[in-house]
Amino acid sequence: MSCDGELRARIEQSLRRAMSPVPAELLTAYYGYQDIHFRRYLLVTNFLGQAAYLSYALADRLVVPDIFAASLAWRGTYIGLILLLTLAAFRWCRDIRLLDLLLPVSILLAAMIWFRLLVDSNSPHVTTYQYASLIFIVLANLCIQVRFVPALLLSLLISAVTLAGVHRLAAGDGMTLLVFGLVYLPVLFFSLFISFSNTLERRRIFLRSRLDAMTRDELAQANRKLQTLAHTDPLTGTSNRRQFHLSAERELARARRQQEPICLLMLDIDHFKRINDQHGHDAGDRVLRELAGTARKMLREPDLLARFGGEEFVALLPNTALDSARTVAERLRVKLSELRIPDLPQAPIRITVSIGVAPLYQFDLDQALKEADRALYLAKHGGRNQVRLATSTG
Ligand SMILES: Nc1nc2c(ncn2[C@@H]2O[C@H](COP(=O)(O)OP(=O)(O)OP(=O)(O)O)[C@@H](O)[C@H]2O)c(=O)[nH]1
Repeated sequence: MSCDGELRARIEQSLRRAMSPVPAELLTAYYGYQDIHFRRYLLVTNFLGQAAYLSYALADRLVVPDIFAASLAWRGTYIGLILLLTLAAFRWCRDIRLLDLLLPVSILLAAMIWFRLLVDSNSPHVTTYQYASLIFIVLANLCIQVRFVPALLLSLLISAVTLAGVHRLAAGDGMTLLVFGLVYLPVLFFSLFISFSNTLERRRIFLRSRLDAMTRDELAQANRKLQTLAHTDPLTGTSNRRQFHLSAERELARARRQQEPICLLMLDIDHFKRINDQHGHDAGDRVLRELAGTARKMLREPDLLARFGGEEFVALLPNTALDSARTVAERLRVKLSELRIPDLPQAPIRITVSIGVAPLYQFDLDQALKEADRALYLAKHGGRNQVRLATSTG
């Protein structure tokens, strides 16, 4: 199985598992993905959490007025510092796992400060007011997106601070503590469940997106292969007739725009039927491959060689005048006649070719092909193993 295939199998297996763990080799990509999608979200939730914490000073003013001044001072100082920390963290920290935990950590500190303030209050409403601390655990868990386990540990710390604070405020009143605990625990579990579901869903979305991307890549690759197959002759690896037409039309248009000469060679193996008959079809195929390879090497980079069908090839020679095209064709004819294609145990196969040459710039493509074909016919009837120019060129 290919590397991509193995990775795909691991991703699919991971998606089937309850916790959908991200495969180790994708962890960096996973955190990068979460960074792209959640950095801004986490920044906003941090700001909102801080704004909410500061706004609770107004509630302090109404419910616990005796500690309002201290509350305002503590909340203001705390928010000032945590705001700076948040801005610095989101400016410089590249690790989304740390940014994900910034809000729960700041909530832990906020809870400690708030319960410390409440202890100093003599307000009769403190027992009721302490239920507002539920917001700490709710906010800390609802905003977690990336990793559940560290969030769980921080939740337990926040819960410890909250329950210790309530215990201290209850001053030995077991019923107050019990009722708070009964209200608190479902909120804790519910918010933990949301945090767990969010992080699990993030992993699944990431893994599915990787599978989608792999499928898209595979399709694009298959498409490219199909394109190549659709335009290539499978035996010789040269362009096929269809590709030749597409490229030739393009080259012809370019040559006309730039007023450059362009020529066409039509090449046919002489008595190829005999080769097939004497040496077999496989040997005939080998001849076609050798011919294509040799011709390809002899032509220039911009020249286009295509198998037109059977034992017939065409070559398009951009920026080539008729005289030069005739020279190229002649060189090709000689070179191909020197080929020795091994065919053990019999003697090597030798071939000759006939070539018709036509200028393309005087005609459209179909006309030029007809002209080259006519020149090729003349070469065949003139005794084969020769180059002929299209008659209408004079
Ligand atoms: N081995 C092989 N033979 C092919 C292929 N395509 C066409 N041919 C053979 O090429 C031969 C062409 O024969 P003809 O058209 O009679 O031409 P020729 O024998 O080359 O004679 P002239 O062109 O007149 O010199 C036929 O026997 C075809 O079967 C191919 O892909 N592989």
